[in-house]
Parts: sequence; C-alpha cells; structure tokens
Amino acid sequence: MAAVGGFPESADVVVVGAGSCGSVLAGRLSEDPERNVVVVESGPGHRGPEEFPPDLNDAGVLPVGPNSRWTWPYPVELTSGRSGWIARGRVLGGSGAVNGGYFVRAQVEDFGDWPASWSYEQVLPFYRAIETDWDFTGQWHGTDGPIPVRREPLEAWHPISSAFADVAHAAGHPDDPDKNAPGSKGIGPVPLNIRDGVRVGPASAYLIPNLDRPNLTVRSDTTVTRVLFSGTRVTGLEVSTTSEVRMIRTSEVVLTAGAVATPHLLMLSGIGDADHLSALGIPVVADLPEVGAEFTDHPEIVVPYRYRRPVTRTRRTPALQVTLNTGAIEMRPYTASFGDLIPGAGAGKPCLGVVLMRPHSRGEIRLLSADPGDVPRVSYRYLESADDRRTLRDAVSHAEELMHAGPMSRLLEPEPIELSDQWLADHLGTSLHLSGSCRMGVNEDESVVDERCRVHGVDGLFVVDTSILPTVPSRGPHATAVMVALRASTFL
Ligand SMILES: Cc1cc2nc3c(=O)[nH]c(=O)nc-3n(C[C@H](O)[C@H](O)[C@H](O)COP(=O)(O)OP(=O)(O)OC[C@H]3O[C@@H](n4cnc5c(N)ncnc54)[C@H](O)[C@@H]3O)c2cc1C
Repeated sequence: MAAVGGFPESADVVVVGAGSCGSVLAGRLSEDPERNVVVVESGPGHRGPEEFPPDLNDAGVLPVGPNSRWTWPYPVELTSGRSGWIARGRVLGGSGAVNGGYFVRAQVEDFGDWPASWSYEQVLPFYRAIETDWDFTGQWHGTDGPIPVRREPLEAWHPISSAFADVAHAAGHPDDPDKNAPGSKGIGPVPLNIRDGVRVGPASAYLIPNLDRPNLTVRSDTTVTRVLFSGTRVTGLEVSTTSEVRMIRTSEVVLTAGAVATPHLLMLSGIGDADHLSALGIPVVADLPEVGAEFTDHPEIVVPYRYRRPVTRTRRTPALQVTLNTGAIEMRPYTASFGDLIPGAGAGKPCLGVVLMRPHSRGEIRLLSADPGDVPRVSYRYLESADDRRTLRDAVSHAEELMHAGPMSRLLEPEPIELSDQWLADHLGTSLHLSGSCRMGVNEDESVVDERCRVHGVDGLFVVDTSILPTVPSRGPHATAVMVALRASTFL
C-alpha cells in the first residue's frame, strides 16, 4: 500500500504514530489550517475509507496472529522463566484498529492515581465528547461523538454469554447494565465500539475523514528512529523507510507510538536512566529513570473448558459480550477460543479469562542495544506480588464454582484445576493493555511527563499515549486512551 502523502522536509508539529491516540491528535491539531501537521506511521496507510483493508473491518476476529501484516510482535517475559510474545498494532489506527472492540471507561477511583487536574470530573466531558452511546443518555453519556458505543442485545448473545450471566446472577453478583456509569460493578454487557460488525476506531473517527486537509500529511511505512535535539531543545526527527534514512525538521514532536515503542524511542534518543543509556553508549539528553520503569498491565489467567454440545457463533459475534467485574477481578467468557479469534494462532481451547484489573506487580522495558532495529526487553514481572497471586487464586476458585453451576455445567465441562502458583504461571497470559511506561505526574522524580504531557527536562517534546497513564485503568484502556488524546489536543 502506498504511503499517504509525499516526504515532508519540515513541519510545525510531528505526531509519531497514527495509532489510537495519534489519530485523534492528528485530526484535532490539523483543524487549525495555519498549523502544518505531519504524522509519521511505521505501518501501512490508506487514503480513505474505500482503501481500508477489509480484514481490519471484521470485529469478530483479532488480526494479530504470527503472520499478521498489521502488528509489531515483541518477545516478552511474563513472569520469571515464562516467556511469550505480545502484539501491538502497526497500521493506520494502531492497536485500536486490531483490538477486541471493548470500549469501556476507567472507574472513578482509578483517577486517584492521576494528577489532580485529571480528576474524573475533569475528564468526563472528554469521555462524553468521543462517543455516541446508542443505549444510554443523560449526564454520563455522549450523544454526538464520532465513536459509536453500544452493547449487544440479549437476542444476539452467544450461549456462553447467557449461561455465564445466569450463573453470576444466581451467585449474587449485581446486574450491571451500564459499565460506563460511575460505580459500575457486577455482571452485564460490555460497551463496544463496533457498528454492524465493524470496528469504528479512532482512525476511522478522527483521522481518515480528514486526510484531504492541505495542512495534514500522513507519511506511512516510515519509522521514526530518533528524536533529534540541540542541547535539550527538539530540532527534528530521524526517520527510516525501506530505502533511506531522512530527517524531518520541527520544533514540536508528540510521541504517540504506544506504551512499548514510546519508551523505546525515548531511550534511543537519550532520554531515560542515565546509567542504562551510558552503558550502551547513548549520549544522555535528560536523565529520567522512570522511562520504561514500573509499567502496569492486566495479567490474565486462561481457564480452559470444552463444550458438551456444539455451539454456533456468527462472524458478527464479538470476542466478548459480557463481563463480571467484582473487586479487583474481571471475568471474561470469550465467545470463541483464541485459536479461532486470532487467525494463524493455531488450535486453541474455549476459555474463561480471569483477569486481575488492579495488579501490584510492575514491569520494566529496557534497551538491549542502541540499534533502533533491535526490540527492547519487556519484562512483565507478573505474579511477583504475593497479593496478586492470592487474589488470582481466589478468583480462579470462584470461576471454577461458576463453571460448575447450573447453566454453565450443562453447557461445558471445565478442565480439572489443581490450583497452585505453578498452575497460575502455566495458564498465564496478558490482556495487552500495557500502560504507564512513561507515567504522567507532578513530581519529576516519579514520572516522565507533566500534567500537560510535556517530557520533563527538555523543550518541544510531548507524549500522548497509554504510556502516560499513571497506572493501567481497572477496565480496558482504549476509551481512556482516546479521552486522553482528545483532552491533550486542547493544550498542545
Ligand atoms: C490485540 C489487542 C487487543 C486489545 N483489545 C482491547 C479491547 O478490547 N479493549 C481495550 O480497552 N483495549 C484493548 N487493547 C488495548 C488498546 O487497543 C491499546 O491500549 C490502545 O489502542 C493503545 O493506543 P496508543 O495510541 O497508546 O498506541 P497504538 O494504538 O498501539 O499506536 C501506536 C502507533 O505508533 C506506531 N509506531 C510505533 N513506533 C513507531 C515509530 N518508531 N515510528 C512510527 N510509528 C510508530 C505504531 O505502528 C502504531 O500505529 C488491545 C490491544 C491489542 C494489541
């Protein structure tokens, strides 16, 4: 697919990565016709809705398997001695173009970890502005935003969604019809940014409709390899295509490369822990030890079962229709195995996801070399916290009870569970919600960007993506990522 736009020599502002946040920022910043906005995206682009790759439209699958054309695969260590890999979107729309379509807000108490200027009251107008909620109106919901939010009607529920909701209600969990209302907890339908089986992500909502603006250039298939500085002032970017390395001159750069690539790029550019950078021969521009440090994500225990009778799922059925949110745990009765949801992933068993939404464990991203072509080392350090292990063991026990109850036991037979820390490690995965690898904060010693998304210690450099969330929200992060980008666009 051709790059969108010619090769720009300079710009007023360059947005690095046309993913979930980058799409919103590019669309919003280019509303000012006097501002020359360039977006550099490593993955393929498309010039309009008609060129949108059809396999990205289908919200019934996650196109992130080993042969995907739309992802960066990263090898990771999930917990000591247990490796795996994660995918991040690498295409116009980024991870939001390949994700599960679960579009839910953070909880009010999640903002207790954020600077005071990012309280729930202050961010609510931006959550509302991004959406049109098809099911609910009133003070919590948007009515004219570009992203549709809807829940699956009961008649479209997969048998696993209905059976799981029945047993959760019978076990005393409250009904939770609106997971985007403050105080939501219990069992209920998930809000989805899916319309007629098609994901409507930030690229389709904010970027693609504006590609014909004369002051907006999207340069796809081009990877930023370094931010360039004169002293501590941004002067431009080094970028590479398959055929050449070039520079783009600019005094303002917004990194929206996502929670793995953004800390990677910062460190390659001399911003990070000074000892770590010096050991790799990278000249230090700003000593910020929190770059790549103490990130958070949702560890997910995959509890497998087999169906007692064949169940049917249509192409329109999303991966997830209902969740149970109880305490720090989210339970996800997926409507298909990951083998079926992810093309090329191989055979998989149907499963219930038991997910820790408020983990204590903290991960780390570090460079393996100063070569931009080498992926960084991503260590999740899941299950290192005794509290996390205990909460997950208790949750798996409860999941087992639910799976052996009434409608669930008539539908499926769980595999035997010999619950131990080893069993947890053997069934461990991640929800791919990585956040907080360049945290926002008021204290320079404990964060990477300030409340206005400015990188500490340098001029002209901003970060606006899930890396700046102080901790991963206790719900999926996508709606929060879009909210953050929309709010940031008001002061960038
Ligand atoms: C498979 C999958 C399923 C998920 N499911 C859900 C879900 O159902 N609900 C939910 O809430 N969350 C989900 N998430 C998480 C959510 O989608 C992400 O948190 C969110 O999209 C991240 O947005 P971002 O803007 O921070 O980064 P991204 O959307 O990942 O955007 C980063 C962009 O930057 C580009 N880029 C990176 N490095 C460079 C570089 N050096 N030069 C140029 N461009 C670069 C990338 O190609 C990408 O397009 C899922 C994530 C994945 C991967």
